Amino acid sequence: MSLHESRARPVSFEKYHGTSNDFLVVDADAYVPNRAAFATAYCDRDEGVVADGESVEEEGRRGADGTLFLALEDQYSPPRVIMTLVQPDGSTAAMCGNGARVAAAWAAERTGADEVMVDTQAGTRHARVEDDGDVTIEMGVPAFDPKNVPLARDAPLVEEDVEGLTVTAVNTGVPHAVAFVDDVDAVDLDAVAPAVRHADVFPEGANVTVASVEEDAEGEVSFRQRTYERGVEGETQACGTGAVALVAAAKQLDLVGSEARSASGASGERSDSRTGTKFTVSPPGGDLEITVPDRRGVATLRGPVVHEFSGEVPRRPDAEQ
Ligand SMILES: N[C@H](CCC[C@H](N)C(=O)O)C(=O)O
Repeated sequence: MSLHESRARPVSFEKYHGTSNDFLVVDADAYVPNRAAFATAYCDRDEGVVADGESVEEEGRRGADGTLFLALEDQYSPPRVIMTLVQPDGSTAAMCGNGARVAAAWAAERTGADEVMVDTQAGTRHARVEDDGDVTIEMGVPAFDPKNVPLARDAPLVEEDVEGLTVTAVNTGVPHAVAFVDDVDAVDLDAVAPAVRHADVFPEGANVTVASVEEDAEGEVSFRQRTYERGVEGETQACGTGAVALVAAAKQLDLVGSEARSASGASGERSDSRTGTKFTVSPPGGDLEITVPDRRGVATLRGPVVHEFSGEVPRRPDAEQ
């Protein structure tokens, strides 16, 4: 095949979602001359890709929350996959929890492995495909220090007013401003989040996550979550880094107690100071399971991954092919 022919051929993509945080997946081997233009065009909610009605029964949502360019390195054991998330605004995010779960499922599907190392710009993350098909990914140690969030000041930002919202700043691979509220549904996120997302205290911007703490009759704590994402510049149906961020912030603010205390309490069976208590976090798109240990060990994120459909698009969005 001539170079000209290879350039003219369309690019194959797979559409996946993790708790309705949805992504186009493109093999990094494919020649995509301008990844930002590709993601901007095909992730667009009005004009982007959509299932053609033949491959899936019902037409799903058009567009996506981002494009994952994935490079598989299957000569290693476990196999590795290098993940680059290009967002609808053309920016690249260092990490994405649900995207990393999708990347691991994609690599596992191709190799038959049930463990995958996902290389992200925030570090290498170990992922495991569980027996029920869920994917668990390690999420590193949440950082509150100003240098790592990052913050444009020398002190951590804990329960302080930023543009009308009381937030705690934490980095879980990407920066989040977490606000605890009584009822996440009562928040007009599109109205309040943009000013926080662009506040001067966040030199690289921030994702804005609102969370509410729920407690059932047995005293078991869970969370509801809504996140306004940088790069999407809108609310997504789920956000993995946000789910970890809110649990880390809840622990920092002592809203859930430490494992040392809860180990003998109601949720004793689910507790361990090295692995951390398992918390269910419910964004609009489904349920995620999060652990954030008090000491040693890293946070984890677990949830389902769904392959929606496959398709082909012109490699240059503005070109007819
Ligand atoms: N949805 C992703 C987060 C993408 C990060 C991005 N919106 C940014 O920080 O720019 C997640 O599941 O963690």
